[in-house]
Amino acid sequence: MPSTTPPAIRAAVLLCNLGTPDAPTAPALRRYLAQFLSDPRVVEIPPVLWRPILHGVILRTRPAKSAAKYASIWTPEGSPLAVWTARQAVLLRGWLGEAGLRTQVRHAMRYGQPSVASQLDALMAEGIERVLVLPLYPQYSGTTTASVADAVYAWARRTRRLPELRFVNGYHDHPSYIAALAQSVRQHWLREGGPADVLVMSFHGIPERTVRLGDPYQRECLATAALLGQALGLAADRVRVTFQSRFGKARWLEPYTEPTLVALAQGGTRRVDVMCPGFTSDCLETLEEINIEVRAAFLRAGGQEFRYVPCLNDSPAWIDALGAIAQEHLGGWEYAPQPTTENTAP
Ligand SMILES: C=CC1=C(C)c2cc3[nH]c(cc4nc(cc5[nH]c(cc1n2)c(C)c5CCC(=O)O)C(CCC(=O)O)=C4C)c(C)c3C=C
Ligand SMILES: [Fe+2]
Ligand SMILES: [Fe+2]
Repeated sequence: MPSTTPPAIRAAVLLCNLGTPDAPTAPALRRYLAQFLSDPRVVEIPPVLWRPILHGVILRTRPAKSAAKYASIWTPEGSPLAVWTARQAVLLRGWLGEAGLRTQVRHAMRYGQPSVASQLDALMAEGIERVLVLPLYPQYSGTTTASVADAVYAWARRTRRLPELRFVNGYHDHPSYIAALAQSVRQHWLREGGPADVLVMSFHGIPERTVRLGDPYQRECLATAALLGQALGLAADRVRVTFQSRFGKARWLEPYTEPTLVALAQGGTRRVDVMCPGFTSDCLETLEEINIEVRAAFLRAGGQEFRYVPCLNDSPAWIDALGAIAQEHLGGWEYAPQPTTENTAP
């Protein structure tokens, strides 16, 4: 009698996102921001100078202000970033299963919960031997992508029996990611009755100095924007690429999002479509900063219609893209059940 038991699942995808506070409260924000802003990948200031500023100033004032912002976008299920990321992991597992790849999928957060270490421990307990780390950042940056790798390596340093590891560094120009973005804009245009005067693509900023030191992030954001503009058939004067979420006093990547939208309104642009292609899930930075604060600034400056395009979230085209990207990197690892004369015999 041939055996029909499928082989055990031995490979996994670990989807990694930034992380988010556990609650929209000042104490939860203080814990989250303390971990996030102590990461030397994120703040490249020598710790002897930075620690007194972080603990003496920022963690005394910012948590309450940020908590109020989080409260304005919190859902009954929790922080949007956490909800979308968990859902993407479930859907990706289903996608890989349907593609015949017997692969576990878990998600982890670089800051907060579930931590990268706890999810790697859980995968080891499940008997996983090979892990593909897939950060949910399409554009590579040392501040985000490399920081995920740091967390994996920190776990590895204190772990006796390691899995085989692979990392996805980015996919800013992957055709399936660009197609998912283009489809989200076309669906938005269908809902809205056509394109606005200008499409603004707002990416999270990073310090200019980080780019000068060799970070490819800005170049990759601009490449994503160019490919998306082409996919949508938009002339260059109908698109603006901007950078948001400046933190601190240093110069960050320009042009900044809010002043650009104010200038557009003042210059007579009445209707804008605004999207955030570098964010794969809606989160504080998209739902509050863009869709509440920047919207208000545009309308105050005389703009008539501010039309926000939701992030990729759980859209089928995005899950297809994640599946295609994972599949390409899983090559040879997936333990797909191979039909053999033994297990296909009647
Ligand atoms: C999409 C890529 C991101 C890059 C690059 C990035 C760099 C970066 N961020 C900060 C500071 C903050 N970012 C904050 C929130 C936040 N950042 C990203 C993504 C990137 N950050 C996301 C998805 C979010 C939202 C998280 C959520 O819970 O919804 C915050 C916290 C919020 C606040 O208090 O305002 C800070 C602070 C720096 C300094 C940086 C690069 C140097
Ligand atoms: Fe950020
Ligand atoms: Fe922000």
